[in-house]
Amino acid sequence: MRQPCVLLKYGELALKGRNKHRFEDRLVHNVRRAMEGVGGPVRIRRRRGVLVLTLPERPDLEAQAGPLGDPLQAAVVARAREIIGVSVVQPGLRVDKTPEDAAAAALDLARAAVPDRVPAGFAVRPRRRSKDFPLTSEQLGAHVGAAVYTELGWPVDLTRPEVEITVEVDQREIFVTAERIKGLGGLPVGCSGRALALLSGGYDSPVAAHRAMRRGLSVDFVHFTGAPLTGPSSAYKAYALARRLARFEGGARLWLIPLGKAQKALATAGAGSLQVVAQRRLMMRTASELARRHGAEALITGDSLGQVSSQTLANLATVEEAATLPLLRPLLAWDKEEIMAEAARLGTAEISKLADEDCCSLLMPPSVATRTTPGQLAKLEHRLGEMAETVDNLLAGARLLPVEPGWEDTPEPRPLRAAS
Ligand SMILES: Nc1ncnc2c1ncn2[C@@H]1O[C@H](COP(=O)(O)OP(=O)(O)OP(=O)(O)O)[C@@H](O)[C@H]1O
Repeated sequence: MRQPCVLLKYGELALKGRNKHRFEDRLVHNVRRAMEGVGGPVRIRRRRGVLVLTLPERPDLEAQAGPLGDPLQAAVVARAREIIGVSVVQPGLRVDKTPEDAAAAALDLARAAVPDRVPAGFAVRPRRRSKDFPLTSEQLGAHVGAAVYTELGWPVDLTRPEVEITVEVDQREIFVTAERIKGLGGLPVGCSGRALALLSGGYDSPVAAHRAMRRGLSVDFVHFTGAPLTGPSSAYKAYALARRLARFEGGARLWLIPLGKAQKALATAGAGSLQVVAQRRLMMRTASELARRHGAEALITGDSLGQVSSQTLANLATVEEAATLPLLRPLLAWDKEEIMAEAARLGTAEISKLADEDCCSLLMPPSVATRTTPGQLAKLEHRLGEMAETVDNLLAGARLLPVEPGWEDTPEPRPLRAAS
């Protein structure tokens, strides 16, 4: 047996206590979804503290391209790097449970990891999850290390090795790897509950949604358009952003809600400098009701304190007062540069930068009130009539789009060695 595999390690800290099984089950579920349509059959095996993805044996490929030349393995690694909850991704080989097979796999993986030179140093890290093996961990490490040293002439460096070969003995097999790729970490999406993110076309809200996912929230999206006063460009943008983010969830839902008429009604009711805050409150009420109907327990926005005039402390409080669910603001204390850098890493920045007709730039007053109170806003809202009816009407116009993960946007699988 010599099977390409990818080991997924997850942070031990989060695994302590009674939550361990819930956490692991959710992670397995998410891994299964992420591997749908990856390009070949991938089997998920659960071992203690590690998930092992095994792929079909490809002796034909090994001959031409070495043990890590399998494009399916590269595609699996690319997706595994985007699964929240996975802290380390290690491509390698699953072999029979003998010291000889482990040493042969280690040699091939070492050659593939650094094919053209002698690295500064290597180390073998042995580990036995099963004690049913003829060698101790130290003996196994020495056996594999001697093979690499003798065959390849690589120097041993146990403290700061350039190449780290892991040899993990399990119940039925041995897993050997020569590469560790950092994963996203965090808690598996879905293990903390469900929330609804208010997704604009800007840079901030997609980053906020992703931060919430990293704490284990499963996230759906709602976007308010200026329709019928604006064209469809902001809806396309919201859909593209939701697709990009759905990769971290294995799928999501996006609701599009036309807000234009209600915005006009607010302006006609004399909102003046309160227009922007009044619109935000309407979004809060509508999103709260939508979330309630679809089982979400909190709302998420990309607000960051003081970033724009609608985000003063007073205005944030006035807007929040209209929400009937907890309002999470993961970016409250982030600087714009930090948000932009994260948006670039996530691949949402390139979508956010596209021009669109945003509902909030409609009916923009010449000046935005920075110190509003809920009382002021309540007076204005009273002129619109029954708020519950306004919200019902807005929800009646909502359109639901199921969002499949946009894997085609994933960068081409690179040689695994180059991934970091
Ligand atoms: N059209 C919209 N649809 C849904 N949510 C919105 C919309 N406009 C704003 N929001 C929500 O309100 C938050 C604050 O929006 P605002 O435009 O004031 O700030 P921003 O810092 O520019 O945010 P972003 O970069 O996310 O647009 C957004 O992060 C988003 O969560």
